[in-house]
Amino acid sequence: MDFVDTLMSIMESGEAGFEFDRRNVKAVLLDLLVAGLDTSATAMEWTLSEVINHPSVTKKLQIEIEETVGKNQLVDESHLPHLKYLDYVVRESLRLHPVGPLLIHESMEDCEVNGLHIPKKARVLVNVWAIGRDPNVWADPERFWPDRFVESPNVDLRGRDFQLIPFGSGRRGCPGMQLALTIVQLVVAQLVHCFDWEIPGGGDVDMAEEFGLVTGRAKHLMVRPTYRLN
Ligand code: HEM
Repeated sequence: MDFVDTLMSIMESGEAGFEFDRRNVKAVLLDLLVAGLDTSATAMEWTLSEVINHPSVTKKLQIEIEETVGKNQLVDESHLPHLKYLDYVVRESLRLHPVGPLLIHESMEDCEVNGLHIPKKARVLVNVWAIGRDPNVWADPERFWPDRFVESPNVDLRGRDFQLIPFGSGRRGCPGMQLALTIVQLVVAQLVHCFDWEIPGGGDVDMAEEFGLVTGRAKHLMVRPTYRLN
């Protein structure tokens, strides 16, 4: 049973309790593809860009993976819970580069937040990008520094700690978060474990952003891999 089978069986059983036909199944699948592909790929690209720009981070990550996985095999999902530094690297990357920089919500009723009156039906934009770089919350906010989480390992990105909400928070937060974190961590770990990376012609990776609903790199990531496993 995969996800499509599950949706089809709900449709055929009539158990949904609301209208749920083939069009709805297709819409849910399209929703997942639109919400899940570009976001995850962009997060991987930003993370790899930051790692390549910080050779000491690359080294530390490679050592962690070598100690856990070994140089004679690939990383798989079962290794991820043991790769703590990898977790910090991905968290730090999503802090600086939340691929969805603005959360777009609408208030359901009149309310007050921090003394601000928000009328019913107001469009509310939450600037996740700015929160991740707020100097009142983050020491040296512009610096890519995964070790900051050694000091505060419990600052989590799953929506409980409002200084780090790349997946949003609450009931409209990202339902694909666990899948996204697994995929981003796995691909980044694999790329760093299997290859050394260099920038043709030297220098740093250009970190300019192209603003959009999903904010990715302005320029393609052009880097050269060299295989490093036994
Ligand atoms: C690194 C990857 C991803 C990031 C950073 C991300 C981030 C987000 C954010 C910020 C939101 C809006 C939350 C809010 O407004 O409070 C969202 C919504 C959503 N995401 Fe993700 N996402 C990622 C991957 C995925 C994946 C892999 C899937 C599914 C396979 C997915 C499915 C969705 C869906 C369906 C929504 C809409 C939820 C709703 O409106 O109730 N996302 N995501």
